[in-house]
Amino acid sequence: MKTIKNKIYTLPKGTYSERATKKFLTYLNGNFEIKYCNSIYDVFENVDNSGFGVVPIENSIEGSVSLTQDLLLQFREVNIVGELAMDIHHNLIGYDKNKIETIVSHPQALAQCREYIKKHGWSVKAVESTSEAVKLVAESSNEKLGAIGSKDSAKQFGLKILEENIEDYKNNKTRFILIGKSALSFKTCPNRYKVSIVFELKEDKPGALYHILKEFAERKINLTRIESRPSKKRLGTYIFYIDFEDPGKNLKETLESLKEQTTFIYVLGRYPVLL
Ligand SMILES: O=C(O)C(=O)C[C@]1(C(=O)O)C=C[C@@H](O)C=C1
Repeated sequence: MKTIKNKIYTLPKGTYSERATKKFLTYLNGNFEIKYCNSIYDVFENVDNSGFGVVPIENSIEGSVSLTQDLLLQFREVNIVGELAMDIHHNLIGYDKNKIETIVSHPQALAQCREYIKKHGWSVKAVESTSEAVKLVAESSNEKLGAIGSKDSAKQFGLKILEENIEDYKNNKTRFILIGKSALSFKTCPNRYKVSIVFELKEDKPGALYHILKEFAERKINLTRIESRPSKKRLGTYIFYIDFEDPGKNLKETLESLKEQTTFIYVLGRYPVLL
């Protein structure tokens, strides 16, 4: 009998997102086949058709991955179904450190190594993922190029690791989310759940955001993140993303209390936080 495999989309082989995907799989029941996409946008587009996906959402040095934030709103049927954080250690990859003039990588990785790059006076070039950067450097055979990426990607494309742990701050971590349109079954029952919402305030008036936050404070609900993004309608207008610890049976009533003060409010997911 043929076993049915669920598809799980992520960034290319050798990316940190691929490693996060493999870590998610250790928690999941069922059969999965990893499918590789060139960009975060492609992951969302595929998941909007079927299957699941893994994308980065926030980094401890550089903050939000704004594209992921925006796509969670754009693809309204795609929800967050799980989350995990992973240590990120970047490597300088290429031929000869002394000959490098330009560094290629994903914008998040370039930003996490900004000081290091500046110290060496290198110029930068952004590509869709760290493994695409390593591939580009390998295929160019150009000693003036260096890439920032994972050890796996250096191995995959047969390049040397010229220096390890080049991130500007130790303790560099990225949070990844598992996305999908349906629920998943976890091997063990996770004990911590979070909820993510996005909303737009009805009125731009003193205390508008305060009144939203008050609803959480009065119910003793712990917020874990608050972020604003441009509404894209007009300069100076924003939408807000809030993550909070799942209040269990109080969730419905908490969300109800916010409805009156917002033009829209969507739940992006109620999901387990995996270790
Ligand atoms: O390009 C990769 O390797 C990715 O998985 C993307 C990504 C990101 O966008 O944050 C993932 C983790 C690191 O923070 C750097 C890059």
